[in-house]
Amino acid sequence: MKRTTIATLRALKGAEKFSCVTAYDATFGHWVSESDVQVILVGDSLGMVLQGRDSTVAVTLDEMAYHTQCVARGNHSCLLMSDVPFMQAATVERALAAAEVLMQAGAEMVKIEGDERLVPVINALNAAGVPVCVHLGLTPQFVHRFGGYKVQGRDQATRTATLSAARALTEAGADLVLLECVPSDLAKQVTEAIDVPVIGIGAGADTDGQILVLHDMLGFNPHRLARFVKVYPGAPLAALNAYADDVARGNFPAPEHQFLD
Ligand SMILES: Nc1nc(=O)c2c([nH]1)NC[C@@H]1CN(c3ccc(C(=O)N[C@@H](CCC(=O)O)C(=O)O)cc3)CN21
Ligand SMILES: CC(C)C(=O)C(=O)O
Ligand SMILES: [Mg+2]
Repeated sequence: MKRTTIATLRALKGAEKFSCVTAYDATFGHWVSESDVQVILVGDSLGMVLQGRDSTVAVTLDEMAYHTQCVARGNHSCLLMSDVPFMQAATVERALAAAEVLMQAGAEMVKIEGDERLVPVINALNAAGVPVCVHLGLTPQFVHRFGGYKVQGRDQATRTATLSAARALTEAGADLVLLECVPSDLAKQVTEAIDVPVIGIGAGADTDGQILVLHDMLGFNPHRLARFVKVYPGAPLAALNAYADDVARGNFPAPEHQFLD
């Protein structure tokens, strides 16, 4: 049985595309880990998908810890990553405390939304032995600063800042980068510029891995789907394997799932 680690993903960079999905409970943790998908994210998207909110801002650290424990009990093979929720990485001290809670709940890596200003946080987590994924581009916890869920990096200043942040944060010790809703050519540039694996959502076909929200890809989301979503109908295990196969073969994302300019 596969047992995905950061080393596995690093070895895949430049060779084979990998796939990731969210999960929030033990049952889906189990089915994802039975599938060919390599990474599970306990996403703070649970605030929208499970709690019915219109953003992720209200999700608490206690809620993230609870869902991480649930998923960890069902998972037996995927790399398990959990989101640090809103405000919990606003200072180095808070980030260390939040990472302690999530790692002790069963996460093997934490994901933090932000920009280049996260460098001191990444340094401190790295020194403490916490693997980190930095989430750049459209960071949903910043929805009220962005004024909506809008593609980021269409202007030159944001493009330069995103590339610079990816470089500085991996230099500081980030083990993965996740890019959300950026033009495909920017994601390609970032993926080629850094040594660590890059996961994309709405970031085109050239990142090292892809991620989707589980309920979106299974067709369980009753709301308007973002452009980057592809629905895989059918029972969960078959759907997850079809998605993983599509990613591995370069069939997903197709042009209609991307922001090409
Ligand atoms: N169910 C679900 N799926 C997700 O992918 C997701 C969540 N929830 N919650 C947290 C964030 C929010 N996300 C979102 C939400 C909406 C768009 C969206 O509507 N994007 C427009 C882009 C418009 C533009 O600037 O061109 C789109 O058409 O896809 C994108 C990401 C991604 N994440
Ligand atoms: C959309 C993904 C990347 C995420 O952060 C989440 O599900 O919370
Ligand atoms: Mg999230």
